[in-house]
Amino acid sequence: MARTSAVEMWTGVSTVLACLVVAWTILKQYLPSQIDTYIHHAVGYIYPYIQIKFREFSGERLKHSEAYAAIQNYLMLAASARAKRLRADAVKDSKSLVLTLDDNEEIIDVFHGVKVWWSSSTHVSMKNFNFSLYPQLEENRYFQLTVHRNYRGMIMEQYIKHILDEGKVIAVRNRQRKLYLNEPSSSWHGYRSKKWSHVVFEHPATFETLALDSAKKKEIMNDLEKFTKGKEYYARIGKAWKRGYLLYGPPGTGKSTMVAAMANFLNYDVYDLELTTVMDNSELRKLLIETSGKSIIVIEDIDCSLNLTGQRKEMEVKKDDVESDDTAKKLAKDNENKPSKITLSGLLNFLDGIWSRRGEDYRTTNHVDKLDPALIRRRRMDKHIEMSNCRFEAFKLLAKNYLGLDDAHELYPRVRNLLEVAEMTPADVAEHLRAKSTDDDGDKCLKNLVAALESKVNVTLRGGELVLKSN
Ligand SMILES: Nc1ncnc2c1ncn2[C@@H]1O[C@H](COP(=O)(O)OP(=O)(O)OP(=O)(O)O)[C@@H](O)[C@H]1O
Repeated sequence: MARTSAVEMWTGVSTVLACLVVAWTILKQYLPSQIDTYIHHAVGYIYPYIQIKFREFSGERLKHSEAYAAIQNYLMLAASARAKRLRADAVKDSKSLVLTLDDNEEIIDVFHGVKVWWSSSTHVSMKNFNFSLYPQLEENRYFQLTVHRNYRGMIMEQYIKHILDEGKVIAVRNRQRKLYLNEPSSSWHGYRSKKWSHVVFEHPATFETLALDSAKKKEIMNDLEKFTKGKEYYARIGKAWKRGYLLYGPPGTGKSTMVAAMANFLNYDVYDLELTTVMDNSELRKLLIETSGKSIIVIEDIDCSLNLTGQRKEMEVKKDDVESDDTAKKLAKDNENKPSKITLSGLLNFLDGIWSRRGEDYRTTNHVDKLDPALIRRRRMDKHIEMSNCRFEAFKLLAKNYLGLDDAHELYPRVRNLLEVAEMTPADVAEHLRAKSTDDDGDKCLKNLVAALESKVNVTLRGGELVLKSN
């Protein structure tokens, strides 16, 4: 009985409120605008807070708002720690569900000692105004920021920038990273055409697992860190915010593994650019324009991809040999047969940052001596990293990774001596250690490695000393 009367009472209250809203809307049309302004001032006097709404979809074409996404990420930590009611949203490109405030839930944030209130609500409206028995409703969520009007300037100038920046950083940390591969230009046209296809980037390599001299590793990590924090510096000196690395060394020394470790360290996407399928400079430009920031562009085996040095030499030959018809014809024919017509200057333009977006680019090569000097000048390749055969320090890390060996093993001195003379790549060493299938056959793996190393060198006794000589 009491329950029924409460329901009746609330029904009555809501009817009165609805009437008031309707009456106010009608009255407002007939009130002089000055009175309307007075009322607003009076409300402003009694209620000294300002409110700002950030809608999920904005603009005429209802685009997903970047500000909303950044605020959602920014509030995620505070919401999951303090809010009582949360909503879990699947957000595009995010590794996991994003927890956010549920409707009509509120949390407090404090910025430089100033308290602000965040709440989340949903605005429901008719999708179109056609009369229909089944009108379609459209939901648009929004976050509302409430703050005392005394702090208006600080909030507008600093706080909003702060949450947008922080939110973007969190988004980068949480995003599902991708490995992009360029499509040949024949598939760039038509329905759902694309220049890059992608898969989720899940390479597990990190600097911890990368077998490399520790001082070199530290130097590279510091360099990367400095680069990521250098946005303002690059802007100040008027240089594209990018950095070029040349990784060179024999096959199997870990160049691709290094790129993966760098991508994981920076939390960047990877664009694997296969130059042989890019027909000319214009195609190269179109591909690069479609890459996004926070990415590494890798040109693997640049020495094999294009005969860039050759092209330059041929051009020089052409200049000297203009008299010789036969030579000119031969060179023209050679050029026709070449699958890709990317020129040295096209590639250099990219390296100089004319077309490139911010990000990094890496070239890997097994033959540094084959590259044109113009291509690897320090200005274009900021850092040259030599990936070498396996040294003892690198071996110890591989043994730790694959065999779980932390302490020195009795075979270690032998391995150390052998590695100094036997040229073995980390990939080959890893191959022997990877053969471990049960817990106790680590020893067997090490012995196999020693045997393999010994077979690569001559062991001779000189004056009672064991001397190792490379084959
Ligand atoms: N420095 C290293 N640290 C850890 N693992 C390594 C290292 N070098 C090679 N490996 C192992 O060897 C495999 C092959 O190495 P990777 O492909 O990185 O060599 P690469 O120098 O890029 O070779 P290529 O020139 O043939 O492309 C890797 O999958 C990894 O398991």
